[in-house]
Amino acid sequence: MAAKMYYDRDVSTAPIENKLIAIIGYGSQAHAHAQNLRDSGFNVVVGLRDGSASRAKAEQAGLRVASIEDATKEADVIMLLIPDEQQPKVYEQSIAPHLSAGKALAFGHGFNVHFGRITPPADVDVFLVAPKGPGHMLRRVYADGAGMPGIFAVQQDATGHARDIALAYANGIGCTRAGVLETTFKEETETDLFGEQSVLCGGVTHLIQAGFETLVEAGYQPEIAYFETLHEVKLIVDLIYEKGFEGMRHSISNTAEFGDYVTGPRVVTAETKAEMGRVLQDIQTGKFAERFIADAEAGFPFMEEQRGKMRDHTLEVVGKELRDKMPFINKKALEV
Ligand SMILES: NC(=O)C1=CN([C@@H]2O[C@H](COP(=O)(O)OP(=O)(O)OC[C@H]3O[C@@H](n4cnc5c(N)ncnc54)[C@H](OP(=O)(O)O)[C@@H]3O)[C@@H](O)[C@H]2O)C=CC1
Ligand SMILES: CC(=O)[C@](C)(O)C(=O)O
Ligand SMILES: [Mg+2]
Ligand SMILES: [Mg+2]
Repeated sequence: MAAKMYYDRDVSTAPIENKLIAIIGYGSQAHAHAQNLRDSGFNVVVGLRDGSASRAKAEQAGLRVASIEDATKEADVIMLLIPDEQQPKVYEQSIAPHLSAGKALAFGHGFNVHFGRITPPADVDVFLVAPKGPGHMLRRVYADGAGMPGIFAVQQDATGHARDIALAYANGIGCTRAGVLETTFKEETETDLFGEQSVLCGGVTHLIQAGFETLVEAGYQPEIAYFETLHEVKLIVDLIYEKGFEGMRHSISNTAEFGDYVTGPRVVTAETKAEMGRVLQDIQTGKFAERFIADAEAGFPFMEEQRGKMRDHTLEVVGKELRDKMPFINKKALEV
């Protein structure tokens, strides 16, 4: 293996023992970081805006809550886990004035530092620890005794300890149980945006939707289309996750495997891959980031239009009815 991987046994947690870690926000990533670090034995304070709807939830989980300003003042490590588009303003107003020399400012994604929207002072450490998965799953796998892979990067090492702090942090949230490797803010930002757009979120949802619509428009029952093109995706992907392509193909019929080789390249074509290359270029040049920030600044008109389109889509309506009849599907994971 080319990359140097870090596991629990390779990492000392001493750099964050007896320190205070402020988790700013209590959303998808933040609640998982806060709870995992606390359960790993570290000191955590959650920093929330005035009147935050999340205060009660964090307190119910046994976490101490302070204002973002006070949490920043008190803490040694400040992990900023609010939405990327909100971060620059909150950083300027509530964090930067209270960042003193020797503290560490941390991120879960490199977006704002990489695209120059946040420039921390030279006398603080700046690092990222990016778990490779959704926050609700970060908490779930940790609570199950497992872990989620993660990547870390140091942008600025003012104290000489930034790398050790980042690794200890990755241990605290459970990432070194699964494997952690070193990256840069640029590599993390570009690969993360590419992955979520092309494969994980954009790719998967649009593939499912196209398959579902093809069956329903051809007159097949939506419930069958849902099971076939959405529900079963998890079962097949679980096999890929556990055993790779070959392991998954061992479990499916020869008929399915033959169809996989014949039809896969008809659906995901050379042109699809060429388009992925152009998607990557838009990310690398900052064109995607610009588009995202422009929509955010206008109140997300494009994003809201897309959300509206899917809300009443048969796939979502039928899916909800079917999932409601399957109480074993884990609903707790989404309760923050
Ligand atoms: N979602 C994920 O799984 C992943 C996210 N990341 C990164 O983690 C970071 C956080 O993302 P994510 O967890 O999705 O964020 P969320 O959308 O879940 O964040 C919601 C939290 O941010 C707070 N918040 C929102 N706006 C403001 C504001 N203007 N001022 C103060 N607090 C605010 C909310 O406060 P309140 O409770 O008061 O409403 C809430 O606690 C991002 O950098 C993202 O790229 C990285 C890996 C995966
Ligand atoms: C969950 C995760 O890893 C993502 C897709 O990168 C994100 O939510 O930004
Ligand atoms: Mg992401
Ligand atoms: Mg990601």
